[in-house]
Amino acid sequence: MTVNAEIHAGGNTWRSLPAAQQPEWPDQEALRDVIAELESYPPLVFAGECDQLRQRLGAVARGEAFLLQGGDCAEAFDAVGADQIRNKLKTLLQMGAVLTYAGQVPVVKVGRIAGQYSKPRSKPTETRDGVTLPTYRGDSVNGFAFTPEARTPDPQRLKRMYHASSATLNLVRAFTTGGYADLRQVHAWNQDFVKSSPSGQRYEALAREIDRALNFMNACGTDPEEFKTVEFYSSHEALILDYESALTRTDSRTGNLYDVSGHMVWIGERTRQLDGAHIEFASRIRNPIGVKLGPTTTAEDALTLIERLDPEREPGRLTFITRMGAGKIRDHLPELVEKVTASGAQVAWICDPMHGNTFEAASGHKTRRFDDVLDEVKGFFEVHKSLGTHPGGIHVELTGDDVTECVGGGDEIFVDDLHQRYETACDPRLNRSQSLDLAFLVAEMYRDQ
Ligand SMILES: O=C[C@H](O)[C@H](O)COP(=O)(O)O
Ligand SMILES: C=C(OP(=O)(O)O)C(=O)O
Repeated sequence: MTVNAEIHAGGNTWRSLPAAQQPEWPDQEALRDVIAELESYPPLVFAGECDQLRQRLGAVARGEAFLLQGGDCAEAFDAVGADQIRNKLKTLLQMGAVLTYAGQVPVVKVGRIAGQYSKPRSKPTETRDGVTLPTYRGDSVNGFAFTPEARTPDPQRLKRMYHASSATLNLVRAFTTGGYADLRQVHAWNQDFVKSSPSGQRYEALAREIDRALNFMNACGTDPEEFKTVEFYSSHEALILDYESALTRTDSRTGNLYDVSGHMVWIGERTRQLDGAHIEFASRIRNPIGVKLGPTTTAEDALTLIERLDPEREPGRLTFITRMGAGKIRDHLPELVEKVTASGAQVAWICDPMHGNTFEAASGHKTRRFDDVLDEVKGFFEVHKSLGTHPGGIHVELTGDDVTECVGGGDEIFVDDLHQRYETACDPRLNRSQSLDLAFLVAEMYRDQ
């Protein structure tokens, strides 16, 4: 085996370990063909960009910056359109502007975008009217329609995921570097339905202040080029390991392995088994890694994850994304933060206030209360304040569209409204106005900190 072949094999060491939440592909030969084809495709991101994000996350871990990570619960192939992508980006840019200006902190912007096509599920099957079919696992695996054809896992979908991610990333790069993300566009990002909402009006006032600040800096001779582009990174859950490892490549500069399907990947709550395939895979790649930590996580689990994923204790390498639930975070988070801090590791602590706060409304819709989301973030800030550690950021499921999936918010959505525009393929997302509300409230919390 040549050195390179050995290193590449490093991306496949997970294969001998139990891998949770993998689809049961009916045709293994078809899967092998797809993997071989994916292996021949060009990278979606460059290793150097992953390194740059790792440095930015290092600043988050050191308490010098704040991470805003957000996007769809599950991206869908039929939503790879200019409007949807622009709306999501616009929401994140607006939230970023609010957090930077009102929170007075540099914001690292990372989308749950261009690869977030795979979902871990609580149950392997779904039953409707006495008919049982495989559960929907994301567009990368099967279709949402409740038919045997749609629900049968089809490996050709992994190629569609690659192409959908590629098209999305291409447009995101064009938007973020081609003028759309210019800070002078802060008003333009608000020119639609959201403008008339309470958060849209609050945003408009903030945008005017940003304008004045930019004019002042302009008058002082600051180079206006500096505000024309924005750094924006992609991330998704590294769930389907056949896909992730097919897109794992050796960096010609360093000989290290990178998963070039996205800048940052995370391991979910359901797949973070210490002796499982996902952690093994993540331990082999140099991308910045996130791990979701739910309420059952012990301090020992967290310390072992650090040992496995960040043995060099490199700030920015490992991000712990806690998702405890509003009622649990104040009890469960302190011990984790205390013991990890005492170990000398410098991880970034991020709050996902979505996944511990899901419930089913009487109408059958999965939903979340905006107030619970907010309360979990509050608890996160309180814990970090009491321990003198840094609340490093938020990880949210959101969309730029005017959906009715989560209840509450300044432009209140009621339980009875849920059916109106309930469009998610999996979990409920904050809509644009709720996302802006959250950004303003988090900015206040950050400033108070
Ligand atoms: O997004 C997270 C999970 O995939 C989702 O919460 C699982 O939902 P389920 O419990 O309906 O399977
Ligand atoms: C599945 C997800 O979250 P968790 O692993 O925290 O349940 C997710 O973020 O899409």
